[in-house]
Amino acid sequence: MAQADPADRDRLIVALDVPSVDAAEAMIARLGDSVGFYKIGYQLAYAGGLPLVEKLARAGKKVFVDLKLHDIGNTVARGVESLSSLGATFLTVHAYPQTMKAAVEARGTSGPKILAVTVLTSYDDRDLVDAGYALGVRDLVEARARQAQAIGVDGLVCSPEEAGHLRSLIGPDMTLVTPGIRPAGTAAGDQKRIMTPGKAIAAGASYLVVGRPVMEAADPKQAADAIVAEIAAAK
Ligand SMILES: O=c1ccn([C@@H]2O[C@H](COP(=O)(O)O)[C@@H](O)[C@H]2O)c(=O)[nH]1
Repeated sequence: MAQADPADRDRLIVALDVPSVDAAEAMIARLGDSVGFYKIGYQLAYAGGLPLVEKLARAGKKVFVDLKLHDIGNTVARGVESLSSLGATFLTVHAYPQTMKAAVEARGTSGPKILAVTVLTSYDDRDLVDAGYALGVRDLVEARARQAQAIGVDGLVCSPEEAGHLRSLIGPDMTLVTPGIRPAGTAAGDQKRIMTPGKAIAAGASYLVVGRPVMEAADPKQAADAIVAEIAAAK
C-alpha cells in the first residue's frame, strides 16, 4: 500500500486497550509507521502505562490520555496539573460544568487540550433513562456541547452519529473526537452508537478512536492502513 499522508494517518487514534506495557509496546512496534496517534485509557494506565505517554511523545507519536476525570473541582485541577507534564495532546474529563471548568483552568497554556466526554458511545436513550436522566442522547449531547463550548473546553468526545449536528451547532473550532467506529463487517461489541470510518469523517469527525477493530484484527497493521485509506477517501 502507498505511504499514507501523515495528516490522514494522524486522524486515526488507536486505543491501546491492553493489560500491560509489554503488550502495548509489542503492538506499537507491530503497527510501526501506520499509526501516529495512540490512546491510553484505564486498562493500560492502571497497569503502569502512564510513563509510556512520555516515551511515545519522545518518539514523535501523539498521545491521548483517556482517563475521563470526574471529581470535585479541586481534585480534578490537581489531577490535570499532574498529567500536564507528560506531553499528551488530549486529556478527557466528563462533561459536567464543575469538572470542565476546573480542568480548563488547570491545563493553562502548556497542558493537554481538554476533551469533554458528552455521552458515552455505549449508551442509548434507554441507558440514559436507567441512569436517571430526563433527556435523550441527542438532547443531552447538545446541552453538554453548549456548556463545554461556553466554558472554553477544547473539544468533545461524541459518537459519529452526533458529529454532523454538533459541527453545525458549535462551528468549526472545537475538535470532535469520535469513538464508536466500526469498519464494515466488524463486531459492534458493547458500542451502541456506531459508524464506519468513512461515514464518520464525512459527518464531521476530526479524529476517529478505534480499539478492538485494530487491536483484535488478525493483521492490525493492515486494519489500521485500511481505516486510514477510508479517512483519505472520505475527507
Ligand atoms: O464515549 C466513549 C468514550 C471513550 N471510548 C473509548 O474508546 C475506545 C473504543 O474502543 P473500541 O474497542 O473501538 O470500542 C475505548 O478505549 C473506550 O474506552 C468509547 O468507546 N466511547
